Amino acid sequence: MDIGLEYRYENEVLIPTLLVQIELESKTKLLLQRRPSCAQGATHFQTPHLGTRSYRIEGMIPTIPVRSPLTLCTNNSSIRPTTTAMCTPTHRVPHVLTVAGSDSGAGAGIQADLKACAALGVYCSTVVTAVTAQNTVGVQGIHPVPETFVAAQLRSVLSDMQVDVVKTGMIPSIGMVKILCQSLQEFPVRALVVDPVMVSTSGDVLADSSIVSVLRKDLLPVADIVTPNLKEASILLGGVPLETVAHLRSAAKLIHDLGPRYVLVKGGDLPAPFDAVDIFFDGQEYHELLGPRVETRNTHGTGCTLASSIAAGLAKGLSMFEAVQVAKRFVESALHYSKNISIGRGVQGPFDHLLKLKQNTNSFSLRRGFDKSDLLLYAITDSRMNKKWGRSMVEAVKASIKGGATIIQLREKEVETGEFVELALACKEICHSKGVPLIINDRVDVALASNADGVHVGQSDMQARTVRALLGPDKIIGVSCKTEEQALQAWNDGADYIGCGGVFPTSTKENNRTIGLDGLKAVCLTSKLPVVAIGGISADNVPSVMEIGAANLRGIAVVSALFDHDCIFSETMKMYSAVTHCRSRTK
Ligand SMILES: Nc1ncnc2c1ncn2[C@@H]1O[C@H](COP(=O)(O)OP(=O)(O)O)[C@@H](O)[C@H]1O
Ligand SMILES: Cc1ncc(COP(=O)(O)O)c(N)n1
Ligand SMILES: [Mg+2]
Repeated sequence: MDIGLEYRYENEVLIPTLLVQIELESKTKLLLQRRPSCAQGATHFQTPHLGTRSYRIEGMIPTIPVRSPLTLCTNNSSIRPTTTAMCTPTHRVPHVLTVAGSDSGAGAGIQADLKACAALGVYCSTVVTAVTAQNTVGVQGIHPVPETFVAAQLRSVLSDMQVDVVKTGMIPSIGMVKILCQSLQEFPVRALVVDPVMVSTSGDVLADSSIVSVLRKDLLPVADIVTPNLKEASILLGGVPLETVAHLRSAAKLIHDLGPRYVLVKGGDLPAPFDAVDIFFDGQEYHELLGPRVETRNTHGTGCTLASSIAAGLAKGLSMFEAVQVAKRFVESALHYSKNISIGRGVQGPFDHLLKLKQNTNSFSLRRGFDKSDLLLYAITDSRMNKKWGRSMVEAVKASIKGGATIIQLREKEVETGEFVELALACKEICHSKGVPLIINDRVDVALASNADGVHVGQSDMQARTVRALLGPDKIIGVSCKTEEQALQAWNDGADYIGCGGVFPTSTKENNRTIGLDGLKAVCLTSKLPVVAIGGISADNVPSVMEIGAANLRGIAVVSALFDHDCIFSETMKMYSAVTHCRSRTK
């Protein structure tokens, strides 16, 4: 290949990367990689190997994968310029290489990594470091693979396949750690995720203590993230007891001092009454990743799965923190989905990684998950307006979705519970037929009974953390917030979005303090969650709202602007075009 053009997704954007192979007189082949600074015209390479020669690529560098002629020119006769090569761009698939042990029970290790990557849409290649005989009772035997053969597997994969991220699990010998570090020097990858497997969730030792020093000295300093569980963190720190969240925080800091860019200390083994809390530390800030503890025996492989899911997220171009958050939710979802399956007779069973591949029609949000773009035009129903205009709730919901509403919130304050559930079921049917999520206002019981996609709570309603524990990780939870503190609390409680307002005075909701555009902007700039603005919003003032200059303001929530009119369809259309027009301008 003289000139190649590869395409890689980064943050959902396709980036072309030029690969140029130059053959020197000494027959050595040089492979240069470069992101063209522009989509067309020449781009230059400096080749440090040969001093300050430069090479010019001429021709149109396509920003989407198409065939295109490019010519490599050079002003130096000693390098044979290649002929014009037709570029056959390849579409890269995000790729994780797992370097780990095989688990005969297939709940953890290599098998867990393969399943997690498959579920998350990432290709996963494998280097087997050991074969273990294990099941739901524990580990009955470990057979390390000869170190030279681990080296051979590493070379086979890294020399041929474009690996984005390497994830390590069980590495049973010091020699293997050194071989891995050498391989990564010869074949650099974008990121290294180290799950320092020494003691499994089941409590079995998977690597003896002799390996600790080489992990600390050789592997951790080159790791982008290290993900010890409680026992492993304790071993890495010389055996200090770790029993509380505060202990996890100090352990994260001390492990970060050993060299990894990020640390995630996993709290799956925290004693009750702690939730499954993990501490993420980036060298400056601590983040508590909260999640309700799923009451299940099926937790075999949670650590492996978390680490390979993080690797998958990085391979897809997510930031480290985004990858960790998505991975945490994925493990939680899988545990929740699998909590009652029964495989094996031991104390710790495997869980089902492939839940997302099973089109579970009952749970829209499980299948698709929360998408913050759902917040673009948030329609909140109002029975009084339906009565005033002589229409049913079902008719109102149908018309608003037809007009462009992207999410529906059923808000009922007077209706009986049984009738509310019936109404929710009818509206859910309409919403799901159009791929629109249905949120229930305040009433968690109604949301559970109708298996709606989520709940929106106010400050005086049930706390989001409790709602999360009741609904599980796959439902959408929104919280009304007026202040920055409330927005941070919502994030800490595991909410998915916040509704912020009232932005303008409104008659729809009694004694509702107006916070204005400044109040909205202050909350948006603090919030770690996507925001939807609410309160007195109409087609006329949409631009002033959407253009406050906050990237995480994802849309507007409206009631009377849609429902206090004779024709909901046309009013919704009007709002939809107003908000999409602003959204396109502020992107
Ligand atoms: N019962 C559980 N409910 C919810 N999350 C859990 C549970 N057990 C473990 N986790 C989560 O699974 C991930 C792996 O943690 P842990 O099981 O402690 O690691 P390891 O499997 O390496 O021992 C963490 O995000 C942890 O919070
Ligand atoms: C081969 C192998 N690798 C890793 C683990 C850790 O399992 P867990 O993620 O449950 O701690 C395991 N049990 N077996
Ligand atoms: Mg575990």
